Amino acid sequence: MNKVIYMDNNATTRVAPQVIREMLPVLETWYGNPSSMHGFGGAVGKRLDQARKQVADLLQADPGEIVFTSGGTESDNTAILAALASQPHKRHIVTTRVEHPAVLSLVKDLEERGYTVTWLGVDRKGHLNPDAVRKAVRKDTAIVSVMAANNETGVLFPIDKIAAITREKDVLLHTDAVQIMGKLPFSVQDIPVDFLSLSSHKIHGPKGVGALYVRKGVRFKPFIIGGHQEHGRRAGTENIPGIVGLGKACQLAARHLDEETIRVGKLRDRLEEGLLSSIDHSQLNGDQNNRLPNTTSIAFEFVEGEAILLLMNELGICASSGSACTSGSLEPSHVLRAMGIPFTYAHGSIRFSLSRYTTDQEVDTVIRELPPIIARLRELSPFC
Ligand SMILES: Cc1ncc(COP(=O)(O)O)c(C=O)c1O
Ligand code: FES
Repeated sequence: MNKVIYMDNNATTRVAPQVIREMLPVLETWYGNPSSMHGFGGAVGKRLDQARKQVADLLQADPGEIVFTSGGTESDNTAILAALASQPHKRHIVTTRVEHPAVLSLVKDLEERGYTVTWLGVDRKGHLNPDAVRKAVRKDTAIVSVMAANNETGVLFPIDKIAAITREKDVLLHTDAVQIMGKLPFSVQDIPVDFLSLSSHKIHGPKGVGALYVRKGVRFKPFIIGGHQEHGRRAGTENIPGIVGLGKACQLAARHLDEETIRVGKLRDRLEEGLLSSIDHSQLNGDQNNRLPNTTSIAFEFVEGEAILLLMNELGICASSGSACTSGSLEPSHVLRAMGIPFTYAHGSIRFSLSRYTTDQEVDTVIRELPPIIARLRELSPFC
């Protein structure tokens, strides 16, 4: 494979070499079952405990509040379904129109099955007004589920203000923190959410593993039922190599947090300014001043996102478009639609998401290569 310029880190990230080094011994040598009575299994149990502490430390949580799962999707599903199962008399859900499908599709399905849902919208910059949450919450609201940072635009939601409201109203709050983790600090001490989802493969850990934070004292019903693992909160023999990798990834994320916010933020800004200043009819999607430091979503009018991706792909540049064309629909992204981005812009939107491994040279290459690609496509465009 030729060298790639990887700017699709909100989709997934490179596994950090330190994470791989930590995982190898539990694949090669320490293969015991942590539930076994013998010392060989017990030694693996110690690694599980260590990983739980590493995850808890990143969130300033207690290790007992961490449940390992198969990833962000399972964490999101578990939080919402646990809140509904533990309060069967409450059948109202509050969420937003711009959630990841792991929440959006689940809640749509629950709506079809008879739950009532309040879908909160966002403004043109992608902001959510916390007052809308206050207005939406009712006596029969079982859970408010609002993401901390949007995966397509990087826009941050005011989870602190929303948590103050849900506390006051005594309603459970879940936040999908999959994208904010490792990019900006998030402490459950400062922001009293009840449930929080995170995913290993977005923070330079392996795929197929994640965690759900469940605040101490919050009533919980497991989603996956079977054995007694995870203190009865998630059945199934633990994915030990994955969990050990996630633990190490969390430890590294805490160490790299300042760097990710400052160095990666500067690279992202340079990329964004370089593209917006050299390409006419281009605009930023989302609020420039209130978003993740690694993400930029840029709309190029009169061109198709997929066409841009294909031509960038020929040069080894990996990014993503927010459109759903790949899934067989010609609808542009639900996030950009909720923001009211005009059709001609939404279709030509590209998300670049950087990481601690992104280099200055890579940013230079994209700033150099993209303007001629857009110009070429516009020559062919029937809209232009
Ligand atoms: C905001 C958000 N939530 C949830 C997920 C799903 O996480 P996973 O891929 O670990 O299931 C993602 C990943 O795309 C995401 O960006
Ligand atoms: S981006 Fe492909 S049809 Fe809209």
